[in-house]
Amino acid sequence: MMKNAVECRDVTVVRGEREVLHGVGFDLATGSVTGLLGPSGCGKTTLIRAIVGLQAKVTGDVRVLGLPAGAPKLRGRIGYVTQEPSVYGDLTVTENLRFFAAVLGAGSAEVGRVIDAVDLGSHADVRVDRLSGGQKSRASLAAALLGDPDLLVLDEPTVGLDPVLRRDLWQLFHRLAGDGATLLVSSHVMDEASRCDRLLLMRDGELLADDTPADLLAAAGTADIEQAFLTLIDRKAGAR
Ligand SMILES: Nc1ncnc2c1ncn2[C@@H]1O[C@H](COP(=O)(O)OP(=O)(O)OP(=O)(O)O)[C@@H](O)[C@H]1O
Repeated sequence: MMKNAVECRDVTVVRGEREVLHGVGFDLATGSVTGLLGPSGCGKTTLIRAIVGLQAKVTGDVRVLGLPAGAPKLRGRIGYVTQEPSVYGDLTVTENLRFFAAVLGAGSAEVGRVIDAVDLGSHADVRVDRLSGGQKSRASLAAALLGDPDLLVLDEPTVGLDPVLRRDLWQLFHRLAGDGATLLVSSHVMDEASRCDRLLLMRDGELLADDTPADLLAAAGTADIEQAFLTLIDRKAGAR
């Protein structure tokens, strides 16, 4: 098994006329759950798009499962959930997943498995446009779980979910990691940070920290991730 599922070195991205990522570097260890945290607009989605191979104007090195990001062989090995639901509103949950399973060449037994994994069994036969926001995002997550991807990249998967569902989803993320998958989960909710094995803190297109939650808190001398984030920003400003 590869030590790192993702290796980024000096990754820079230009969007429009502006450089929005400025030389970011980090590794994601195989079988870990990493949180990608930072304020709105700091570049989380751009970094995610670079990893899944969808972002234009990327320089530097992005290697995913030992291959350059975007390599055709990575298709089917990465599950990506965007902030927008990626399922069809006029199909039921089951119909959506049967369709995506057929596209991926995943067996039909997979459909029941992923519906159970995201706890949508009671809504399997409901049209997606009649689901709540949280249920829709779980349907998108189920689609990303088809075919047992080695890397799961989830852009704000817990937005709009109640605390019980959020806890259940984080338990699912850790179960998947325990089975060998690598997860990158973005959030701008700092209280989710403690649920991660490792944290990447971003601000203004730069990585402020790449550490375990415990070491980050210890280094900042606080018990609160939000406070640690502010301390790092102040230290950085002081160092300029
Ligand atoms: N299509 C685009 N053209 C030009 N600039 C863009 C484009 N999309 C995003 N940007 C800019 O790139 C920067 C990073 O955006 P990105 O979507 O990666 O941030 P984010 O951290 O994911 O934000 P959020 O948490 O709100 O989703 C922002 O300053 C944004 O204005």
